[in-house]
Amino acid sequence: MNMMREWKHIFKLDPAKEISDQHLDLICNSGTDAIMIGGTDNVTLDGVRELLMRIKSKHALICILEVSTMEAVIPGFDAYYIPMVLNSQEKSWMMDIQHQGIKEYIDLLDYTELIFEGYCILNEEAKAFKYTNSQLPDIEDVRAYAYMAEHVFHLPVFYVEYSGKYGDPEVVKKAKEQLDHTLLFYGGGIENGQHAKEMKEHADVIIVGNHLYKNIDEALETVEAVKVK
Ligand SMILES: CC(C)=CCC/C(C)=C/CC/C(C)=C/CC/C(C)=C/CC/C(C)=C/CC/C(C)=C/CC/C(C)=C/COP(=O)(O)OP(=O)(O)O
Ligand SMILES: O=P(O)(O)OC[C@@H](O)CO
Ligand SMILES: [Mg+2]
Repeated sequence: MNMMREWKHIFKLDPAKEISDQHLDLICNSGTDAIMIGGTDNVTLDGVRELLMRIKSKHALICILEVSTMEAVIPGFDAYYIPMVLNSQEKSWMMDIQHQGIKEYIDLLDYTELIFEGYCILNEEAKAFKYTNSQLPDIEDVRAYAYMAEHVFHLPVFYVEYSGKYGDPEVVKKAKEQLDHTLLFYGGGIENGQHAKEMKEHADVIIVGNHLYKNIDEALETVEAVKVK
């Protein structure tokens, strides 16, 4: 948890997508604070294992598994991030799946390696939004979810998630104003340094995912953009 307080930038790699060795090296040498491996669908044990091995065999970089299915959890990561979808209309995505996972692994768990993330998903077109049957929150809902993440659930992370779409900086600003201790993660549609800078004005950490697979040079620029003040 303490290490996260220094972070500004994370690259999120989807184990269901192809990435060349050359691009993977560029990503790992970019100066990003951590690599997060995760996705909503087609996340397999083999896909996760292969990506982790490719990174860890060459790079001393923090590697996080963002768990979306228990079918694809392996040891060897520096930390395991567990989404809890606060704006899902089904309690299972917020509470029951996590409860089941803890019940199953309770005697093996090292709680210092587990980070629970309060997700608020704001893009109706995102796979994760549909998958978790989420309800589109307005800005006041987001403020209330941020408040709950910090003061009700005492979560280490509140994640404003626009996966696939560049979000509204005003929403991110309002969420940040509500938070003192819980870290604010922003992810969604960041495609260049300007986007990264704008969201980093409010978020503690920005996450860049899909653009790595579309325009690697622009995606890499997002690291420098948030590292220089
Ligand atoms: C051996 C070992 C180390 C054991 C430890 C095991 C462990 C980690 C135990 C933890 C116990 C526990 C609490 C388990 C529950 C885990 C679980 C299955 C949680 C459910 C998470 C959840 C709500 C998933 C729903 C989907 C979601 C919110 C995914 C987040 C990632 C995301 C939004 C990705 C973006 O989607 P993407 O697929 O990239 O979309 P595009 O393709 O459109 O870009
Ligand atoms: O893939 P993008 O749109 O960059 O979003 C990053 C991350 O928040 C997805 O979970
Ligand atoms: Mg993605």
